[in-house]
Amino acid sequence: FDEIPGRYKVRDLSLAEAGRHQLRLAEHEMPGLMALRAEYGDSQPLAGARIAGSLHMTVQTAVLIETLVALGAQVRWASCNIFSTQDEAAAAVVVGPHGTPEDPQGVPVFAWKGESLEEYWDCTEQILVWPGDESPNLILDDGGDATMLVHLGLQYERAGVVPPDTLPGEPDHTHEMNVVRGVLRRALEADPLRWTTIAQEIQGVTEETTTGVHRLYQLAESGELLFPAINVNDSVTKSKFDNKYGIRHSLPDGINRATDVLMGGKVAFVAGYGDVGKGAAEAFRGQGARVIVSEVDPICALQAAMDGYQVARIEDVLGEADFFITTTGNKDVIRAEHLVAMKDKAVVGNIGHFDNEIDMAGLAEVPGVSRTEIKPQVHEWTFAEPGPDGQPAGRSVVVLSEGRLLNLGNATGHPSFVMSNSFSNQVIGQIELYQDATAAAREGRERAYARQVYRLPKVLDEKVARLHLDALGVRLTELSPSQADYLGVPVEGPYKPEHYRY
Ligand SMILES: NC(=O)c1ccc[n+]([C@@H]2O[C@H](COP(=O)([O-])OP(=O)(O)OC[C@H]3O[C@@H](n4cnc5c(N)ncnc54)[C@H](O)[C@@H]3O)[C@@H](O)[C@H]2O)c1
Ligand SMILES: Nc1nccc2c1ncn2C[C@@H](O)[C@@H](O)C(=O)O
Repeated sequence: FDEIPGRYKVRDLSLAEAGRHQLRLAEHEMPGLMALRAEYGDSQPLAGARIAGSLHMTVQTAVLIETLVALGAQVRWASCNIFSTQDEAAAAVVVGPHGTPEDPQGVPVFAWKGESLEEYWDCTEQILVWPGDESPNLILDDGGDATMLVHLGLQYERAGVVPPDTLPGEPDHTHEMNVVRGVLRRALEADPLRWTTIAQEIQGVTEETTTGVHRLYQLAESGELLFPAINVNDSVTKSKFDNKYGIRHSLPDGINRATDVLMGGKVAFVAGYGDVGKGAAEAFRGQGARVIVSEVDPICALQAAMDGYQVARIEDVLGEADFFITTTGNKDVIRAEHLVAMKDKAVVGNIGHFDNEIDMAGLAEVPGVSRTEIKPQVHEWTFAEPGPDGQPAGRSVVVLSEGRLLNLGNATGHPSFVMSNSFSNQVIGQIELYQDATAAAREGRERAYARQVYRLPKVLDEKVARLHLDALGVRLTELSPSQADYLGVPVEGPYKPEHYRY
């Protein structure tokens, strides 16, 4: 590793030059971010912002980070997944556009591909605990781990409980939650008011993904949300693009890099037909696979059926499907009893945010099971016992990225152009929260944003779309004033009512 405690910890700074070339090419594919740098570069709307970022440390995220810095922010970054860092991107960000590996001039990053859970949570603490007496005043989150750490730390502080003692009714006595408690303990021992201080400084969080947004609404409903939150995921230009078209590109990328198993002519099972499931199913169909979908929601199930997919239960297809992919944001979707009944050499993976969609703990406890590492993030699990329906002893399944999101674990995630849409929403969201906080403080008034979860206004969503049209050669038609009157919309938009579903 290359590390200066408190400043950065990455795999190898000598990768910075290779990373810088990839960042430069990615900028060409991220017109939204580059347009925001041009629009706001002079006014520096994020001057004074101190952003703690917990989001997959990829080449695309590196361009996001350097956009936030170009708008005046100080930033510290960790990945939100132990396998999703691109080490060359992390190195390029630490070195910066004008630094060298010997004299880094960039942004503090604590991330590398293949972190342990202990290392992951240490990195997450590093972005929240700043050197000296500074604290972050914004969080940029993907999945909600950074937001959760602040909330849980404050709960322990307020209860006067120091881990490993646990809060009354504390859930999750998993290994990971015990790791989290270890981080909380160390922070509390160093400063008993650590989490109070951090929570007071933070003016808001922008949340990238469906699962993280789900956790924010739960905090808001229980009245525990400590600061305003912007739901970036549900900007139309994020979830109807990143979640769908991003997956359509990066799921096959992950499967190909991991296994090179032909998809054409095979049977692919996709659990979930939401934004991600739709992209996954289309990707498999594009490769010539026969796709079977499962759903719990009758509307999404009806959509899948009308899109021409068979909709079945996983139990119906265990002996038939060659690929099993979970996309639900739910837990316990593929369980041990499913895995032991699958075809020999079935490929199993998850593209939901967390690794609880496939019961990896249950798999490891199957009597007689053994694990072979084929290559990093590709493991063959062999069953010594015959299966429940006479499946032969010695059969195996191939599990990708240990059940963590495989498009980032076995590949490099979505391409730059689609992430430019998502991250333009992130930058706009960060500016919204920070400008509101600084204006309220300057004018001595209440903030416009309360401790609730908000979505960006449609006019900004449409702005993000506009920033990406030229690159695809789109020539937009203009409404005449009389047409606009006829539709009852402004000539310049917004063009749709809030309830419109795209
Ligand atoms: N890997 C990536 O790059 C990436 C990108 C975007 C989102 N995500 C994550 O993917 C997950 C899904 O995101 P989304 O935006 O599609 O959410 P979504 O809510 O639109 O879709 C999830 C679907 O799964 C269905 N579902 C829930 N439980 C199920 C079960 N047991 N069996 C079958 N279907 C079930 C739901 O009815 C829903 O339609 C989230 O965890 C999100 O954070 C990952
Ligand atoms: N290249 C990339 N860089 C950063 C993050 C990336 C990504 N590809 C997918 N995600 C995850 C996003 O889709 C995130 O928006 C999510 O919803 O999980």
